[in-house]
Amino acid sequence: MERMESMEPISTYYKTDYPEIHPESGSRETTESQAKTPPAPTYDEELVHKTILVGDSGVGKTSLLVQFDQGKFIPGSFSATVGIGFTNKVIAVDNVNIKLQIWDTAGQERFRSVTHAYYRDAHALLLLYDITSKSSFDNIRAWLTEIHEYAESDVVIMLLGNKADMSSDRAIRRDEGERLAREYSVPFMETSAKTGVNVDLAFTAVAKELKHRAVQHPNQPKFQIHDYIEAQREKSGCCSYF
Ligand SMILES: Nc1nc2c(ncn2[C@@H]2O[C@H](COP(=O)(O)OP(=O)(O)OP(=O)(O)O)[C@@H](O)[C@H]2O)c(=O)[nH]1
Repeated sequence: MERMESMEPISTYYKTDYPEIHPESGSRETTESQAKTPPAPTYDEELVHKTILVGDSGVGKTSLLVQFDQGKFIPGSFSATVGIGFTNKVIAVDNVNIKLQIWDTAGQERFRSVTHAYYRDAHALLLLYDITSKSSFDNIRAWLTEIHEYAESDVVIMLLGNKADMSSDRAIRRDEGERLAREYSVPFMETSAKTGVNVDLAFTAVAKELKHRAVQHPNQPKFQIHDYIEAQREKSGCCSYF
């Protein structure tokens, strides 16, 4: 299995801007409720949302992307990522197709200046640590500092504690991850690129948040990503062994 080492250019259909929202022209005889509530803006399915995986080397960024993209885990198959490469994925959310362009970055320090350059036009960042590695968890604060320095202030950030299947080697309790996420007001979940636990949920939650932001209607309640994640977790009962 080849690992993703590609240095492909950003795809030609990549757009950094959200669509312009044009209120649909309504009939002349506008009812009172229509007058009060402008029609909900539609989502532009041509939008491509740049989503970047970041975190220390070895936390499982490539494995997480391969699990999400191909639904499989190939143990120990990936040598450290060199540079940066992307995979395009389409996720169906609420009957619309959300295009994610997911970038897998190299966690090694020597590639840091390369990856910083990609933060600026990122719409979402998935920040990973390894639940069996205290240093990868301790470095999350430094990663968040870098993100705040180089990324746009409204970038969607999600913290993921990966390798949740390795509970016997756990170095970071789940509540420690939750506490850190609360401190930075970012959503959090534990994932396993090996078993696939929460992998789809992590990307779907990000896609939902991006969609809602793109069509945010002033009169509609804001999408609550935390509540969505909690509800999905309860529904699946996936995480009782954490
Ligand atoms: N048990 C277990 N092993 C994992 C998991 N995710 C990744 N691994 C293993 O951890 C090692 C590192 O995984 P990678 O996906 O290469 O990590 P990375 O973050 O992309 O590393 P860099 O490319 O160096 O930044 C590999 O041996 C994977 O098989 C997981 O969820 N569970």
